[in-house]
Amino acid sequence: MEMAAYTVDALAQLRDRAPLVHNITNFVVMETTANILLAAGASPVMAHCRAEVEEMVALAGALVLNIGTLQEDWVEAMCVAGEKANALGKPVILDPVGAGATTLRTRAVRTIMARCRIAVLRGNASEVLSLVSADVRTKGVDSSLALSDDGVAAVKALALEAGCIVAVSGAEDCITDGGQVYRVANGQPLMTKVTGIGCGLSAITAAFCAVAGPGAGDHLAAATAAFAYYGICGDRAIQTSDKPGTFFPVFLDRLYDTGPETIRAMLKVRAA
Ligand SMILES: Nc1ncnc2c1ncn2[C@@H]1O[C@H](COP(=O)(O)OP(=O)(O)OP(=O)(O)O)[C@@H](O)[C@H]1O
Ligand SMILES: Cc1ncsc1CCO
Ligand SMILES: [Mg+2]
Repeated sequence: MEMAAYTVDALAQLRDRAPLVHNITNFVVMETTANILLAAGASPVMAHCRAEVEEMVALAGALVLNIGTLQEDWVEAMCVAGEKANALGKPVILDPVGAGATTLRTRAVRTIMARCRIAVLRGNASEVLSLVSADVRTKGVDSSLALSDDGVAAVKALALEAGCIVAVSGAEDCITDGGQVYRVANGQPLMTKVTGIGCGLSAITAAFCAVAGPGAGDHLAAATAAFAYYGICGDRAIQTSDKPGTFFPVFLDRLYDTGPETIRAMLKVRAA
C-alpha cells in the first residue's frame, strides 16, 4: 500500500467527517486528549459512567479504552462499552497504560481483551511486551524500551494470538496484524516529555479507524496512517519548540495545520 497517499486521504476524510471519538480515559489526559482530537479535526467526548456508556458509544465512530487511572467500576464500564461497540461494528482501541506495573492493570487488560474484540492495541514497548512475556516488566508509564528484533517477533505473535492490530510507539513505531509489519520513523523523543502525547496517539488512532473500513486490513492501514501523521506533527513542532512547556501548544497547531504536501514530503514509513 502507498502509505503517503493513504494517509493524505484518511486525514481528509477525518476532517470532512469529524468523527465522534468516545473516550473512557484517565484523569491525567482527559483535557489533553480532547484538544488533540479537536486540533486534528475529530470530535471528542469523555464518558465513563456505566449508566451512559452504551448510549454514548452508539453515537460515536470509535471507542478508546485507556486504563491509566482505573477505579473499581471502570473495568466493567469499559467492557460494557466495548461489547456495545462490537455489536454496532465500531472499532475499539485499547491503550494498556502501565500494563505490567501492577496486577490490577495487567488483569484489566486481560479482562477487556477477553470480553471485547479490540481493533487496535496501542501502547509503548514495555506495556505491550508485558502482555506477552512474564519476564518483561514496566517501570511505570513512561516509554522505556525500544523494540529489538525479538520484540518485533513478540509483538507479531501477540497480534496473531489476540486477533487485533498491535501498534507500538517508540523511536521507530511498529504496527502489525501479525503478518505485515509497518515501521514509522516519524516522531521526536521530546514527545515522551509531555504527559498525554502517547494517550493522544491512541485517540488519533481511533479517529483514523472511525473513518476507515471495518476489516483488520483497514485498521492496520488506519493505525499506520495515524502514527505517521502524528509523528510528522511532532517533527514539525520541534522546528519551533525544543522544550516541553512550549512544545505541546505548537504540536497542537501542527495537528491542526499539517496538510497533504507536508505529509507527502515528510512521511517515513517502511514495510518491514
Ligand atoms: N525515542 C523516540 N524517538 C522518536 N519518537 C518517539 C520516541 N519515543 C516515542 N516517540 C513518539 O512519541 C509518541 C508517543 O509515544 P510514547 O511511546 O511516548 O507513548 P506512551 O509511552 O504511551 O506515552 P504516555 O506517557 O503519554 O502514555 C509517538 O508518536 C512516538 O512515535
Ligand atoms: C502519568 C500518568 N499516570 C497515570 S495515567 C498517566 C498519563 C500517562 O499516559
Ligand atoms: Mg501511554
